[in-house]
Parts: sequence; structure tokens; C-alpha cells
Amino acid sequence: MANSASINMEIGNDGVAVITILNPPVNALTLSAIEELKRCYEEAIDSDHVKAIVLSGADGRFCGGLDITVVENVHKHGDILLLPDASIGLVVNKIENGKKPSVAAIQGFALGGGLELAMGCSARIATAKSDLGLPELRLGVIPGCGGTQRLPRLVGTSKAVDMLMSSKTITSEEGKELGLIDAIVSSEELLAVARCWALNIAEGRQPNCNSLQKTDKLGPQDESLEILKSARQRYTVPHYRACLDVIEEGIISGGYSGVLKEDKVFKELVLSNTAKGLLHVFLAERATSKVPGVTDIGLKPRRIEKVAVVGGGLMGSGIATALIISNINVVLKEINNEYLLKAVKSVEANLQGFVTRGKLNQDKMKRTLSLLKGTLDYEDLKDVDMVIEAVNENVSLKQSIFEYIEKICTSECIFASNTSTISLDVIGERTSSQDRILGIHLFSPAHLMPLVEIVRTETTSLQVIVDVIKFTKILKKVPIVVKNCTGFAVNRSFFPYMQGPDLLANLGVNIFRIDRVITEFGMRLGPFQLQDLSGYGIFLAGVKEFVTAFPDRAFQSPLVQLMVENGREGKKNDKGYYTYNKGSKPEADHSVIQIVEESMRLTNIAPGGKPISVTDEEILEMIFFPVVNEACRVIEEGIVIRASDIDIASVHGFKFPSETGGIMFWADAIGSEYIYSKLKSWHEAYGDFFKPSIFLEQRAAKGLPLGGSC
Ligand SMILES: C[C@@H](O)CC(=O)SCCNC(=O)CCNC(=O)[C@H](O)C(C)(C)COP(=O)(O)OP(=O)(O)OC[C@H]1O[C@@H](n2cnc3c(N)ncnc32)[C@H](O)[C@@H]1OP(=O)(O)O
Repeated sequence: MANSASINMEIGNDGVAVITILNPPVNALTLSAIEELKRCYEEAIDSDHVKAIVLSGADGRFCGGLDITVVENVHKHGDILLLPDASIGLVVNKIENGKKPSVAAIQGFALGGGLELAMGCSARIATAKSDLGLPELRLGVIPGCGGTQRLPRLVGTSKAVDMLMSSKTITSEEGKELGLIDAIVSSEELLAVARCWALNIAEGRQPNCNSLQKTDKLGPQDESLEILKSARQRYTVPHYRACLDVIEEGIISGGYSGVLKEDKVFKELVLSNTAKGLLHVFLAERATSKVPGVTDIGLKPRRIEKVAVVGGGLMGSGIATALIISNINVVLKEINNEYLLKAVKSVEANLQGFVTRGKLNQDKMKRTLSLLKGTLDYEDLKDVDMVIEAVNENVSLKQSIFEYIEKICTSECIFASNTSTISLDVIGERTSSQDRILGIHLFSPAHLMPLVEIVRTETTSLQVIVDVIKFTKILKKVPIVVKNCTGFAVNRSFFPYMQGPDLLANLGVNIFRIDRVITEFGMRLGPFQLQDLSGYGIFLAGVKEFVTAFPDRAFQSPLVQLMVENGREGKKNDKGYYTYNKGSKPEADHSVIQIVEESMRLTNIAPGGKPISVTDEEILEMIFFPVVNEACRVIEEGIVIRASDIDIASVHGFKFPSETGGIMFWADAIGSEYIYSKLKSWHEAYGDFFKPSIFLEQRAAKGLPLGGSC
């Protein structure tokens, strides 16, 4: 029997060969695993003792798809010949058209290439609540083992397009309803039922389903083509369009023709910059919770089951929502009944949002809300495992809260602040609990935004850091462990993004052109529309904070103040750089140009008072290179553990286009020398806002990347 590190085959007395994928933690398909699978199939098919085959996964999981290290290796060498021949060589020739039928025994998850192997089988048996999906588009590619052809033939074109375009999984129960799964059984009976099913097919008692030949679920060709045409209007990203084209090829020319086209397109996309960027984000996201000297020394995270949130405003109610939706008991502390009632209503509204989006049903909403207890009395905090303070950014108020909870709570209770601006050392200075104080900086809306900064001080204990990393993962958040500084990692790195656009405006660059360039790059909003929506008060407070902290390189513009003085408060009064009318898109208000010209006169930074001439590319660079530059300082000061944490901060904190791989990965694609040279020239022309950091200068001088892999 062919056995290797990643594939195991056992031939039973019943004549069934059980082939098991064994590659923890997700049974991913390495090159050797794919070759071993082919060998096992050849051996089973040639063996007189084998009547049928069951394909399974070890340790309660089926298969998480192609091992991404295979794709990483292709990126490293730039050689698509390093990709395995799995689609034709394994799925078509061995599994689907092999002389002996295969049945997939699915548990846990079958994703990407994992689900594609299963769809090549004659039938699929699954345990309850297994996750099934083809998330390849999330990685910048398309399925490469026939998924674009077999999925539509098993679940119908419309559902297949939804699954592929969203990269979302379905459960085995939904799969059963759709026809993707043939039976759902308990984990104890999974193998036995799969064996029996395989023998029934081998001996003609059950049909041998070849999904590539199935057409009944596809429906009339014109209907399928119409579904694809409609999807093309919604999905314009190139690899999404390519996926739709491949599906269409199969609908028009047959499944096998579709498989051939899919193989060609998959190999073209694997080497795309988008695939490189999205794979980097996938790996960088998983690297953020690895803290050398903290998470690798054997500390076991302690359970955090009951949490107090002090302050039920926008952030506090959002945090409380994020906690109860993750099945954590919450005590929400407010100072009076009016505020407490308002806070609870905010939590209810947040949960209702989940119901509206189909992520929660009413029963689950009621059960979730039952985890929330409101109180005005600190005594109710005495048995919580953690307190998250989320009151206004008032030092004295925060200090008194920490002083109080130290008296009330247990000696093991973790004290966290959601502060985004105040030093944690200052917040905790009236206590003697510095070892269990840290920041948990969530981004608003806290129940929706995935990013959280875990802010450790010099005295935060390693155990507390390990506890809180685990806690954020339970909340399904992406944690970044950072050190104390103004703005921590995310807001600090991106503070130039708040000032650069104003600086360009004061150099005479049209503000609506700036917004166009930035949105065309892939940001959801241009910086001026973002100012309108986030509110000028928040904008001015943010700028003030960084001007105070980094006066040497801050650019102060009177523009926003002038806007306010001219009765413009952004979305708040529907008049900002744009006008906001109910039911219609924001419209650029060109009358604000005279306010910009007033600001230009006051700052007088435009050479000769005349607008500078720049290309769209230079606008993009003048906006984001200062962000890269500040991020270099964040790295240099050790605020983050690794540069790729800033990539994740940019993608999840500022919606920097994920297909770029994040701000540092994007910068490295451009090159440190080029970035340094541009910043140096702008520094000479326009001042210290563009002054290159030492880290950037040194890396550029040596031709070294700024980020590097995670
Ligand atoms: C042939 C073509 O169709 C192409 C493909 O198949 S492309 C690959 C398609 N598959 C996926 O996109 C699945 C990606 N993985 C996930 O969605 C999740 O990891 C999971 C649902 C499988 C498991 O989630 P969870 O239990 O939360 O665990 P983590 O995400 O934290 O992952 C645990 C570690 O496993 C590593 N890992 C996950 N998927 C893969 C993979 N496909 N190849 C190699 N390694 C994988 C992940 O990086 C984590 O590693 P770490 O060292 O523990 O950080």
C-alpha cells in the first residue's frame, strides 16, 4: 500500500480502498501529496482487491485546497511549470474517469482544490455543518481543478456564480439541498456510509454520477448565459471576469473544454500581481498573531468568558455587540439610566443590522442579547475576566475608572482601554496593576471592522498579551500587537494621508482630481469626500493630535477651518466639498474652489503662488509615499513586530486595496530607491512633510525592500 507523509491508503476486506489526505493543519495539497494521490489511485485501480475508493481527510477535516506554499514557490521562481497537473492528471483521469468509482467522505471543510477533488468523485458524503467553498478568487486566481465546471453542473449556474464571486462557503446542509452533497451523516458513521455508497455504485445499485457530464442543473443555455452577462455587470475586477468567461466556455463548448480553458487561465492568473498581493495578505493576516518571545514560549491563553465594557457610546456599544455576538457575557456600565438605555438600544440596532444582512435570525438575536447586562453599579464588575474602558478621551476620567476597577475586580482581571490617543502608562498611573493593563484599540464600527490593535506597554505581562490575542481571535478579529506611541501603528502610519491631500490642495492641485485619482487607485472614497463623511471635527482633532506629536513634519492647513467658517460641515450639514442630497450621489461642489484659493493664499506654499503641474501618477505618489515614509518610522521604532503587520493595518484599517498586498508590499513593488528619490525632491521643494525617514534612506541606499515577507 502506497503510504507517505501526506497520503495514506488502506484497502479493506470489503474491497474499498480508503485514501486519506494527511497534512496538518488543513490537509492542504502539496506537490508530493498530489503525486501520491495519483499513485494511490493507480494502485487502487490496478488492484484486483479493490472494487471502489473512498477519498477522505485526516483529523476531522477533508482538505483546505492547494497548499499555498506551492503558489508561493511559483511566485518566487516565476515559473508556472512548478504547478502540479492536478486538474487533468488527477481529477479527470484518475478520480472521475478511473475504472473504479470514488466517493468523498467530507468533514470539517472541503475548500478550493479540496472541494474540486470531491466534485470529481461519483458522490459526496459529509458530516453536518461542514464548510464547502471555492475561495480562489479571494487569492487572485480562479479554481484550477475543474471547480468552474463541476460546481455549476452540481448546484446550478446561478448558485455557482454566487459562490465563486463571493468566495463564501456553504454548509453541507445547504449543499445537500442544492445537490452538491448526497448524504449527511454523523462523523462516527461517515467512513462506513461512504464505503457502502462506493460499493453500491461499483456494483450498480446506485448511479455513478460524472458531474462534468451533468447538464440537468445547468438549465437552458440562454438562461445560463444571461446569468453570466448580468454577473459581468456587477463584477469588473479582471480575474472575476476571467472566471465568468471560463464558466461560459464550458456552458457553450462542454465541461471538458471548460476544464482546459480553466487550466490555461488559472496558470495565467497565478503569476499576476493581484495573486501575489492577495496571497501576501492571506499569509500576513495569519502572521500578525505570532509574537516572538510571547506566543512561542508555551504560555496557554486563559479563558475570557465575562467582560465589562465601561462606556456605552458609539465605540462601547459596538464593542459590546462584538462580544455578545461571539457568545461572551457582557456587563455594560454606564453612568445613568438614560445613557444606559441608549447604549442597549445601540447594541440592539447593531444586532438588527446583522439580522437584516441575513447573518443572524431573530431567535439567535434574542439569545445573543440575553448575554448583555446593563448596570450603573461598579459592584457588578467584580467577577469579570476583563474590563474594556471605552469612555471619552479624557485622561482624568480614564484614570479614575482604572483606579476604581482595581479596587472592585479580581487580581487576575485584565484592564484594557480602547483609547486611540492617550498613553496607557498615563491611563494606569493611579493603579499598581501595570502588568495587566494594555490597549485594545478597535476601529469603528467595532462590531464590523476586523482590525484590532493590541497595545502593549513595557510592563504588560506576556500572559495578558497571549490571553488577549486569543480573545481577539474568538471575536474573529485580526489582531496586530503594537507598542505605545501616538496613533499606535494604523493612525500613526496613515496620519500623512490626512494632511497630504490638503497640502496638494494648497499647492493648487484640484481637490476633485485628487479624489478621482485616489478612488481610481482603489480606495473606496477620495480623501476630501472622506473628510466630509468622517466629520470635520474628527478630522481637525486627528490632525491636532499629530501636529502636537510630530510638529517637525506636520503640515497645517487652514482649509478645513475656512470650510467651517463658510458654513460647510461636510455630510453633517450636507454641504462640504460635495453636496449631499437624499437619494442621489454626492456631487462635487465647485464653489468651494474659492475657499481652497483662500487657503492657498494663506499658506503661500505654491511656488510663485501658481498651481503646480503634476500627473495623476504623481498625485498618487505624493499622497501615499508620505504614508510609506511614516510607516518606515513605525517599523524603525519597533512599534510593530513586522512590516507586513502594516500591510494588514492598511488593508483592514484604511481599506487600502488588498490586491496590492498592502501599503508596504505595494511600496516594495515600486522600490525603496524610487520612493526615497521622490520624497527627497519634494522635501527640497515643499518642506519637511516629505522629509525621508532614516529607515527609508538606509534601505534605499542598500537597495533593500521596506517590507519583506512575513
Ligand atoms: C487548485 C486551485 O483550485 C487552487 C486552490 O485550491 S487555492 C487554495 C484554496 N484554499 C483556500 O483558499 C483555503 C485557505 N484557508 C482557509 O480558508 C483557512 O485556513 C481554513 C478555513 C482552511 C482554516 O481556517 P482556520 O481554522 O481559521 O485556520 P487558519 O486560517 O488560521 O489556518 C491555520 C494554518 O493553516 C494554514 N493554511 C490554511 N490554508 C492553507 C492552504 N491552502 N495551504 C497551506 N496552508 C494553509 C494557515 O496559513 C495557517 O498556518 P499557520 O502557520 O498556523 O499560520
